[in-house]
Amino acid sequence: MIENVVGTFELPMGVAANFTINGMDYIIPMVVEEPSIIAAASFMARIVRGCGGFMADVTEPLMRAQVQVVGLSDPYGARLKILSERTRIIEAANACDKVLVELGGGCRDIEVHVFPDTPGGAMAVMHLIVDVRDAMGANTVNTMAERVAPLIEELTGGTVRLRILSNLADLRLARCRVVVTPAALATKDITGEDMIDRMVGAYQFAAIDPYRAATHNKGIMNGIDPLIVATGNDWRAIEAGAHVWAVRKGHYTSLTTWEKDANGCLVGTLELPMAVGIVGGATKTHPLAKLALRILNIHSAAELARICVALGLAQNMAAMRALATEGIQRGHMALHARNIAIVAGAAGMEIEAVAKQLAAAHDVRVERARDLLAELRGK
Ligand SMILES: CC(C)(COP(=O)([O-])OP(=O)([O-])OC[C@H]1O[C@@H](n2cnc3c(N)ncnc32)[C@H](O)[C@@H]1OP(=O)([O-])[O-])[C@@H](O)C(=O)NCCC(=O)NCCSC(=O)C[C@@](C)(O)CC(=O)[O-]
Ligand SMILES: NC(=O)C1=CN([C@@H]2O[C@H](COP(=O)(O)OP(=O)(O)OC[C@H]3O[C@@H](n4cnc5c(N)ncnc54)[C@H](OP(=O)(O)O)[C@@H]3O)[C@@H](O)[C@H]2O)C=CC1
Repeated sequence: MIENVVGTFELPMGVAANFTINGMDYIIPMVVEEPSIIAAASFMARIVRGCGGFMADVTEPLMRAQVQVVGLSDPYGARLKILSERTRIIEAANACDKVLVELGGGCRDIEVHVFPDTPGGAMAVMHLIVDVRDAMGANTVNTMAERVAPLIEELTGGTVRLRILSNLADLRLARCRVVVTPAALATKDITGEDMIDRMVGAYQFAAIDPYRAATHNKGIMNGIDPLIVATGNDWRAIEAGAHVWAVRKGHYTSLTTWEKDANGCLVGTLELPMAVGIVGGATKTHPLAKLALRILNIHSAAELARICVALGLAQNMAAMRALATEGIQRGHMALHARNIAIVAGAAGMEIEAVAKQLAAAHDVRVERARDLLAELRGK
């Protein structure tokens, strides 16, 4: 799959439980090195299931490819020349990928964006808007962008330079919503109403402060990235799209929203670009990616995108719930205890034994793990 290979690097693959999305139940494979993520997602999914589950939808799978044209004295004139040949350009793009067109996809439209004053002179950037069906679509749209470049030069008299997709997949959005009752969130110490107020307050912090928003959004990606990796998708592309989406209002902010509805229920939403595929890239070459798709039992990229946003929302809900109450460390460190035991030198059956004692005493430190290990070995 890649160059200069010297081995493979394994990561744990787990499954998140309890997810009901649009009335369908899913077991979700997740590949990640960080403890507590899968437990947290499964915990929240169980609460959400009791309130009707996650409601998710997606837009059409439209990707953008950019064709940059430089050396223009009249960029606005060039724009109109390109737009007047819209049909010809779309036909030229679609001639590259008969399979995609037969599947109902293909180039749908074009846009031209003008940048009249760059340090290098005027620039026009044509976008091919391509329905990539069940693929992530990067290779597909890149091929189209390269193929139409000579035609764009002929039409404008300019020089085409870059021809590449945009990872700001703003026409390919996935959205998810949850409504959770106060009763479902109540604990023995905290009422559901209080919990909701605390969680909405945690969101408001992320909405206004980019230092907090970066961490809040990292928590959302804690849920999404492991499924992207498990299914052989391109997690750099998903991360790039998510973070530019987080700044679309002019300042970096939360990718989720959390509010209280008229019935006092917690309402959470997540919307973000989701360029994922179930064909193409590594999805069909990595045997575990193929297995992940079988575990999910899904048959379209749209379904995968819906599951991604449900996971992201669940993960964010878990982190906010923990942060707004007892803090993240108790739950997280208890599950991190196995790593600490291994660092202290535990092996085999010793790992679980040492980790259990560390977690039970809420004292998850390497030094303590070494002491426990010495005791266990009778030293
Ligand atoms: C970790 C827990 C769930 C422990 O939660 P807990 O209440 O300490 O422990 P528990 O064992 O009683 O588990 C509670 C429930 O979780 C479920 N559960 C528990 N484990 C599993 C499992 N393996 N599979 C399926 N379900 C599981 C299970 O349903 C259980 O209920 P029960 O029926 O036993 O009463 C909780 O403390 C939690 O949600 N913490 C948040 C953890 C988290 O967000 N981790 C991400 C890493 S931190 C980070 O990187 C992001 C962050 C936090 O910075 C983002 C941000 O700042 O916004
Ligand atoms: N900036 C970025 O994000 C970049 C990412 N990449 C990489 O590109 C890869 C993804 O590209 P992608 O175009 O998805 O991969 P592929 O080119 O491997 O697969 C897409 C192709 O699969 C065929 N296909 C078969 N069935 C379907 C279907 N149901 N829906 C859609 N297409 C179908 C199509 O035509 P046909 O059979 O004719 O091939 C289509 O062109 C990833 O590995 C990514 O890392 C590459 C460059 C840049």
